[in-house]
Amino acid sequence: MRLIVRETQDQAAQYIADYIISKTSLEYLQSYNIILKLTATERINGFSPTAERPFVLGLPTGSSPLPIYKALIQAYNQGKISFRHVVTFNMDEYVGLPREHPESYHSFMFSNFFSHVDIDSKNVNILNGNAPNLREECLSYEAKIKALGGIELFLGGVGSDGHIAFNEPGSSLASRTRIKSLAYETIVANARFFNNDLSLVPRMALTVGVQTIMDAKEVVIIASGTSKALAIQQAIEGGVGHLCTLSCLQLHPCSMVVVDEDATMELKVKTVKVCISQVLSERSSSKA
Ligand SMILES: N[C@@H]1[C@@H](O)[C@H](O)[C@@H](COP(=O)(O)O)O[C@@H]1O
Repeated sequence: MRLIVRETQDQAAQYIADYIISKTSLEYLQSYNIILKLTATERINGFSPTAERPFVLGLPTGSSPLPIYKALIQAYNQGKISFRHVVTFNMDEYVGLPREHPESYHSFMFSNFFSHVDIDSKNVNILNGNAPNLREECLSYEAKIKALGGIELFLGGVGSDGHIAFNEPGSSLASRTRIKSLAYETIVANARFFNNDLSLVPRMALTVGVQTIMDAKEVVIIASGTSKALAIQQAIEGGVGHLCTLSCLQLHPCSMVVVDEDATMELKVKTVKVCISQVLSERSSSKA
C-alpha cells in the first residue's frame, strides 16, 4: 500500500485527479529535502478508452472526493480528459431514499460530477436502493462489473470508523455487493447532510463488498482531516481486520492512500517516513 501525503485536502485531491487522468508527464516529489524526478503512470488517457474497450472506474460519494470531482471537471473543461468512453460504478446508495432526494447518491453524483462532464448516462451505474428485489439488484451489479472485465481503478473515501464504501466494522472481508445496516457512528456522521436530524438518515444501504473493491485492478483512497486520522492509523499501522475494513488494502497488490497532513496525525513519524521512502524507491526502480 502506498501512502502519499499532501499538505492540504485540495492538494491531495489534485494529486488524485491528475493520477486518474494521467498526464504522461514528469512529476516531482519533494520529501525530507530529497527531490526526485518520477514518471507518472498512465490511467484514463493512457488507456485510450473506446466504446468497445471502455475504462471502468469505481466512484465514491462523500465530502472527501468533492475536490477531486471539481478538479476532474476543470480538467474536462480544459480539454485534458474526456469521459465519453468511461463506464462508472458507484460504491453505494441508501436504501429507501427516493432517487430524486437531494441526498441520494444518485443526486450527489449527477449534481457534483456527471452533469458537468461528457459521460454518457448509459455508462453510469449506481445501485438502486429502491429496487423491488434488493438482493437481485446486488447480484446483477456484480454480474455487470464482471461482464465489463472488472473495475480498472476504484476510487474511494473512508468513514471515521475505517469503513470503505458502506462496509461497516465487522463486515466480511470476502463480502460482495449486498444490503448493509449502517453503524451508529456512520448515521451520526451523515446526519450533517440531513439537517443534523438522526431520524432522517437512512438506516440501510446497498454497498459493494470488500471483495468487490479488492477485485479492482487498482484502488485509490482519499482521506482528509483529523476525523479520519484514527481510521488511517488503524488501516495502515494496524493488522488486516474486519473492524477497519480499509485495512484490507494492505493485501491489495496496487493500492494507494492519499491523505492531507491532518489525516496523518495518529501515524508514527516512522510510518510516514518509511512509506514515502518506499514510494521513492519503488518508482525509481520501475524507471530503471
Ligand atoms: N458510504 C460513504 C463512504 O463511501 C465515504 O467514504 C464516507 C466518508 O465520507 P466523507 O468523505 O464525507 O467523510 O461516507 C459514507 O459513509
